[in-house]
Amino acid sequence: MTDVVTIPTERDHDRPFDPPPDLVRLPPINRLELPGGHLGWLVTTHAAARTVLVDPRFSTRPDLKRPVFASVARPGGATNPAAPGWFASMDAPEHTRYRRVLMRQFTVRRINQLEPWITRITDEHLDAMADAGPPADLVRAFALPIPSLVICELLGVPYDDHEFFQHQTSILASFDRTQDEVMAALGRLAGYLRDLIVGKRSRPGEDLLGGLISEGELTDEELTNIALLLLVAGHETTANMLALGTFALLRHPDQIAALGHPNAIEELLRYLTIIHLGTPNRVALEDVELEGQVIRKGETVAIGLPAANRDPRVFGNPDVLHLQREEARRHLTFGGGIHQCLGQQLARVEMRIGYTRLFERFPTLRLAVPDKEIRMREKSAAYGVWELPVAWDV
Ligand code: HEM
Repeated sequence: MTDVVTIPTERDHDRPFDPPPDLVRLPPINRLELPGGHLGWLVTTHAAARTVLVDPRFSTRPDLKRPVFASVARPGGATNPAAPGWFASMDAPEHTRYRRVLMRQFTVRRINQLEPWITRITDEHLDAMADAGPPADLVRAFALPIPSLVICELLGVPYDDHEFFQHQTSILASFDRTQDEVMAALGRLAGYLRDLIVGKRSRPGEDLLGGLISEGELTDEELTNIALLLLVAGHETTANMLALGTFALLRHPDQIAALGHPNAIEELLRYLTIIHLGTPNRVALEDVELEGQVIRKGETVAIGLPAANRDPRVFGNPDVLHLQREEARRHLTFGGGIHQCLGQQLARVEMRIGYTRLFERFPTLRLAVPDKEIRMREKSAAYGVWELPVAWDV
């Protein structure tokens, strides 16, 4: 194994749901060229990906890691220690402290309480789409507003400001922006959230930020960065899943009837693996042997999640979308270990309600343009579509 690779990003445009072919062809472990001429590693198997995610000898600290891409969105920049509250970039025990506080607010009960409201706003958006008549852009009419409304309701952020923060989060998620552009968007969002939090201190309210304020443990700076992290992490991800998942279901119409199967959402998450470009990634805190190679202390490891989720050793016929797939729950789309996605249950509820209500309301839903005209979001932290023009019988 001598070749040095860059993370393959080029997809086969005839197979928009499949990972870049060069990524799945790579050996389990590869020498990876990083910005600045540094060398790291890229792993592609399910077993290696899982090890890097769950083994505490791998850290997420940005001051130890080499950036995998030039522009990385996080307060403090790509190479400084994590800003207070930005727990996604912290190891235990710092991470544990924040995660515990969050878990007290991000409860199953709170998500269950939101469920009827999510169903109502989903139906309202689908009614509005029906009233306007075909064709419609499913991204604007449905996939983008629902997660945005949900995260606003959860946090207690006014939805009236959604255009502002949707624009900022899309800059943060984009991989072809400069580090300066990314940091400027982050600064604008942080300023907005800090004002909101300071305003909430006198009347915290029932929402998640209100709950965190009432607990009295966190400073304004910590609360701002936590709100920022949730807004960024919970916004682009679910929106892309809703739109890309609908596209995939329209391309596999035989699967729509199986949407009620308990593994259906898991299989869509596995098959589409929207977190795709070398994230998550970690740095070795000591020498670690992996797939027959020694990763030296201080070396950065990028995880090829789309390849891991198509690993034939774990998923039989991995390139087939099969909503009743038994082993679908073994996917790594929400990561693993201590950083496993905090919002996964909420995202699942949004997707379950979203896909089922959509296909119940529009049983004749179809693409309004040929597949080839659908522009894919390739250079973005979350893979998806920019627009999804759809039509239906009226
Ligand atoms: C389908 C939708 C989603 C996908 C595919 C997704 C994926 C991920 C992944 C892969 C990670 C782990 C990153 C790592 O290990 O470095 C993660 C972490 C995280 N996600 Fe999600 N996510 C989704 C939705 C959400 C939502 C809706 C929220 C919030 C409301 C959210 C909040 C977070 C947070 C806060 C973390 C950091 C957790 C930690 O470091 O302890 N995510 N997500």
